[in-house]
Amino acid sequence: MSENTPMIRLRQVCKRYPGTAADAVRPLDLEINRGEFVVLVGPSGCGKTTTLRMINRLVEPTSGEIWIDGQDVTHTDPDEMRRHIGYVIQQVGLIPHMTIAQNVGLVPKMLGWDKTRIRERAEELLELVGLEPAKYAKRYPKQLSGGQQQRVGVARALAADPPVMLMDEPFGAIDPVTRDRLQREFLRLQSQIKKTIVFVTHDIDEAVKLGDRIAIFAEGSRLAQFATPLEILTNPADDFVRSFIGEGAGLRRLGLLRMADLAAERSEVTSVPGAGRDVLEVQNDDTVAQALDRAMLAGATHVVVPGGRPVAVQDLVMAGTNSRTAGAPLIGEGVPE
Ligand SMILES: Nc1ncnc2c1ncn2[C@@H]1O[C@H](COP(=O)(O)OP(=O)(O)OP(=O)(O)O)[C@@H](O)[C@H]1O
Repeated sequence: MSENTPMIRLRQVCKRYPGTAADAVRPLDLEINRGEFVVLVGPSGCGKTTTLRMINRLVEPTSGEIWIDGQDVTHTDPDEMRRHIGYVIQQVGLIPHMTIAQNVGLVPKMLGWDKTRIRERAEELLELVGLEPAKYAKRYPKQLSGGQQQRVGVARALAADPPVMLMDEPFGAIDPVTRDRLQREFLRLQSQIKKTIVFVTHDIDEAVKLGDRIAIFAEGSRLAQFATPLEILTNPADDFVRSFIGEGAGLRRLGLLRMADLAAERSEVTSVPGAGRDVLEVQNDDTVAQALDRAMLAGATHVVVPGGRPVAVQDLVMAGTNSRTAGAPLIGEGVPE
């Protein structure tokens, strides 16, 4: 398939559960690109899980079409299809009487791989998710912590190297500190494996941290906005999105914007630093939040990226506002003469 064919395409997909009066998911169109990490987020009951499960046909759509990698899979054999789509859920679902290695090797075994290949793949995957095989391969699920079990769940979903991974609140039941670590580890892992990922959460912070794009669902599975985290935080599509992203939007923007983004948008600012100012050097890759944090720790009044012009700390703060209009510079003032 051409690089431009969406990896997942939902066309007018709709679900009405038997015996219910309303659609759990009403006709929905969604296109997800190859290698993209898309997060479905929204209030409880808005149809996120139903949408996710229609992609691997754990829930059969009432109408509409599902396309994967350019093929209409709406009516293909669902068991066969599921072997090529990784699936990770909150309750992990490891089989208690099987060792960790056997759990990870479940799908390869179903696919008829030989024993040596299954063992090697399980070891490779345990390494990949940060569990030393010599220590963990022969253990049983109950001998692992919740966070470790969740990593095994990810390894198991990756076992047959599926191009698509579906993840339903995988970190939902994990304490906040471990959760933060798993999120960061998972982002690093994704930068290596580049799967097409659809990830369900009801936590907007998790969505902003992980998603290349976020699909915000409102009540009754209305797709309120489907855009990058920065776009959503900068230009919420409507009042529902505005209230869903809540009060921390400005701070979240600072955590997403990079110093390089500011430099690109500051072409109209021409002033230079005055003498004796405390100017702290930061990097283009640093987020504005990181630059601010360092400037405050250092007591600096300005920050500068290599080869760039100094930016006042208050201008960094203003970058969090979403009052930017087309054509206006992101930051109002440069450094006074
Ligand atoms: N098996 C089912 N039979 C009948 N109705 C269902 C079934 N599963 C889900 N629903 C209903 O469909 C709607 C969407 O549910 P779904 O689980 O997809 O929402 P969700 O956004 O994932 O919610 P949550 O964040 O609470 O998990 C809800 O109104 C729910 O009650």
